Amino acid sequence: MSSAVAVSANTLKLAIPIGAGVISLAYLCAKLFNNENARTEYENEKMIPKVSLREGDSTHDSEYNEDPDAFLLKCEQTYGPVFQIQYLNQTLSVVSGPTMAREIHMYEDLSFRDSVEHMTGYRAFIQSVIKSHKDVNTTIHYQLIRECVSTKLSSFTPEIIERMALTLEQQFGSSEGKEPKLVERPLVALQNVIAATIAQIFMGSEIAENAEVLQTFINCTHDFGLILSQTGKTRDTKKILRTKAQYGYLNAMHKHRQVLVEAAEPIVEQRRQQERLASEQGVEYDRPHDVLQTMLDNVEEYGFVDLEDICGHLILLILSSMHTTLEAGMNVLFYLAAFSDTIQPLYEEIESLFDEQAKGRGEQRQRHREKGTLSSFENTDLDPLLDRKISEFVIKKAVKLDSFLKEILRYRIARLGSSHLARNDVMLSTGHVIRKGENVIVNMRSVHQDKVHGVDLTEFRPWRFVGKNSGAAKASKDFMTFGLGKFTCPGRFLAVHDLKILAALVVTKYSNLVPQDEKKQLGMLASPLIYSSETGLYVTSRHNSHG
Ligand code: HEM
Repeated sequence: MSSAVAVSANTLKLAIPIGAGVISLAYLCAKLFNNENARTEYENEKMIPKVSLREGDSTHDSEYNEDPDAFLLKCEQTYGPVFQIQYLNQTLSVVSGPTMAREIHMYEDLSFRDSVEHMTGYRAFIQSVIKSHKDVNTTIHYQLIRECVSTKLSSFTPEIIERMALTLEQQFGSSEGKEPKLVERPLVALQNVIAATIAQIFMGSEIAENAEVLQTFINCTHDFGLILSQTGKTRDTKKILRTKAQYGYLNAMHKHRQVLVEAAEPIVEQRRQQERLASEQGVEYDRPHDVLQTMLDNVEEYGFVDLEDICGHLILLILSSMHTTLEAGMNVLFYLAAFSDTIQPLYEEIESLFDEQAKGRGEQRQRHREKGTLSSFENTDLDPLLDRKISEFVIKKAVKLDSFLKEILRYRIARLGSSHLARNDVMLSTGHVIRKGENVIVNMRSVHQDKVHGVDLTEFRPWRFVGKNSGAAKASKDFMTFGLGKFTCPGRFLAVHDLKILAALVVTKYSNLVPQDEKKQLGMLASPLIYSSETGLYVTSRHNSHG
């Protein structure tokens, strides 16, 4: 088992929950308010215990921020699975343990979306960029991701690898000789890599090369981040009203949508022409398989109004995917740097899978030669040049890679998260009642440090999940990075696939990653999307043929 060499996990333990917790709470929790009119009396109702304040404190902020894990553990042990704290100027009902956390995700009347809306007013923004599916309970994006991406994920693999490898080289480059190369703005560099990769899947290769479109992917995500983080220390009604106006009728996103429309129009026309031509010639049209094409092919079934509406929905998919994948991608880079003794085992795993892959492909070529079905393999699927390249086979079989990623996602999670707003009174199985209009939040410490995950739960152990047969994309009551239940993130399979390909490309391309400013490294592990805390990254190339 690897141990941390560059950063002690104990130091991390302190850094992560504070940064991630504050950010998550800032936009995912809503202030409790009373709604006496709708009050239902329950015979067996239990009062939610209020956590007592430390002497001299008027809220729980300081005690939580000093050591979130210790504070939450103490609360669980003293008060049981449901308790109330005063944090960020709010009264929060907190539930603990995988079973209670799952329960919160199962009630129709507890809504994650309503909670985010209550805190940020984001719905006005979303509804102003689309013309169809404005119903607050719509599940169209779940359907789209499932049908256009998840069910055919492996067909995207070669182009994801190609696009990511190309943009990694363009954005991060290679070092010469033994001297490492400084990537001054790794966040900006990775933004470009992730934008190009997601654009490839959503809109196809021509559009993924359009610089203006890529900038739009980046800018609209940045603009949306401003809405989500605008709440500051507590819910601010004035700010929310301003947001509703700005993102309703004054929505700057309309210009981002227009960029997509203008880029898509000629491509759509060109594809229609090619399809007509193929039909005239009686040959099968080689249909592009990006999300845009599937949306166009099923426009009536999906109920889209026009290309502008389609591009509006694409903007919403970009917002769900870019920010989250970028943040986790930055984690991948900086965990590799902080826990630098993980790089070599990950590299060796991939090298050994290359050996296995080359052997299998060699045998296939031999069979072709024997049968006389194929003698030259150049530019075919069995081209020997591809024997030692990252592929679906390698990504699927790389168990250390999967474990490394899952451990990052387990470890870095905000200690309080997945806030849900009650649409009606809800009595929990414990007898505690969450009243209509109140928020309940999950104690993720108790979920992601549950004993089911083994020992040393407060430490980063990259190989924790090896042999556990529980992939990084699998949502469960003890792994809630992607939510749980009916609304579990539909993009998790793509996200995990992209992140594993990113990590595989990085460890085969570079033998070492070192942050330019060691002091800022902790911030990059906890909240990597904060520009002011960004630090450069030194990369040392392997100088082999895989990059
Ligand atoms: C590491 C990357 C990602 C993380 C951590 C993440 C996490 C989440 C979480 C926690 C939710 C809320 C689940 C709930 O309601 O309980 C969510 C929803 C969602 N995610 Fe992801 N996600 C990631 C990547 C992606 C990607 C790549 C896509 C698209 C391809 C995507 C699309 C969506 C959509 C469409 C929703 C539903 C939004 C709504 O309509 O309410 N996500 N995600």
